[in-house]
Amino acid sequence: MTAGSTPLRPAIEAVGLTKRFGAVEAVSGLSFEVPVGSVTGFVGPNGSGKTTTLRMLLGLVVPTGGHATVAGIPFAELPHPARTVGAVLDSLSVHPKRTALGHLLVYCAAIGVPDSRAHEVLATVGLTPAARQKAGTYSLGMRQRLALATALLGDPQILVLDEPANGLDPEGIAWLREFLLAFARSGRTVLVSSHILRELEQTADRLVIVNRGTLVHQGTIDDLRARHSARVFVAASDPATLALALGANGFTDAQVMPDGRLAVRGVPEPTVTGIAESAGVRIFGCDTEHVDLEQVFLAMTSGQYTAQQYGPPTIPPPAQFPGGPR
Ligand SMILES: Nc1ncnc2c1ncn2[C@@H]1O[C@H](COP(=O)(O)OP(=O)(O)OP(=O)(O)O)[C@@H](O)[C@H]1O
Repeated sequence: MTAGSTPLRPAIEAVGLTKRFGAVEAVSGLSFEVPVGSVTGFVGPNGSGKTTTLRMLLGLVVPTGGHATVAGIPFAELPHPARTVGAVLDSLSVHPKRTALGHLLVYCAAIGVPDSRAHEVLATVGLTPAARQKAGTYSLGMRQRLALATALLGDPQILVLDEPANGLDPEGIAWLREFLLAFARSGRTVLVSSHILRELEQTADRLVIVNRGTLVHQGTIDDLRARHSARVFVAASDPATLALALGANGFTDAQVMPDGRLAVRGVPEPTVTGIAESAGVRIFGCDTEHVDLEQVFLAMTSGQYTAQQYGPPTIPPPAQFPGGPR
């Protein structure tokens, strides 16, 4: 931002969003922002309120409390909703006898864009060769691409996608990742949900993590990594002197492990060895812990629909077949 300029409004903003279905509070006072130009991952376990939240953002579910804006205004007040936001929420409902092109032409008429857009979006999602094929013959991956093509018809600034990788093969997932990154690079914005953080790790630059309808974390993926920074395990000739030397350099998170190694957090390996050398401490070995963001996410959201709640699955041994081994 340059001095004196106004900060860019978020592409999407949720403020205290709450939704109750009878006794169930699906979403509880949820506030988050989706900055313009970002791919923001909306992550939470099954049943954590992701779909309900996305539906509230898009005016499909009326909040019990709070409010949301898309491109700075409530969805219901957008003058050209299809030109502002495209969404893929449910599996696409398209008549199996209708061709992909026929389906898109109906939507072109409905949202008031020229028929040429149907051809453009088919090309964008790589479905031109199958344009005149009946949708009923499409594979799941092709149906997902058609759903995305439908969302793109209005050339929207913002895309909202609910678990778009569900049912896609690895090639489809790689294609989707490249597409979303290119969409954001063009200055547009993506909000994409998943219950698997790893699915979004290479796509999203920001994360909104929810659990039981409430916010657990929002920020960049790098923030999350930094907050759970890896430890370096050092086998040293004098761990206590090394700990003191690290402390003198401002690195105070060091602990001697039961195996005698020093565990140091927030300091890269070369810095640790450099400080050890200056302090006259010999290093016999250094290992950097691998931080798995999926594990961090599971720890943040544990307790909901997890194995912990139900205990490990029990599977009875197979029945003996007549004539089988005794
Ligand atoms: N129309 C509804 N009526 C009653 N309860 C609902 C309704 N929609 C959602 N819920 C409940 O609200 C909670 C959140 O559901 P939601 O579908 O928003 O979660 P989610 O994070 O999208 O889950 P998933 O990843 O399984 O799709 C769940 O307990 C669900 O059963």
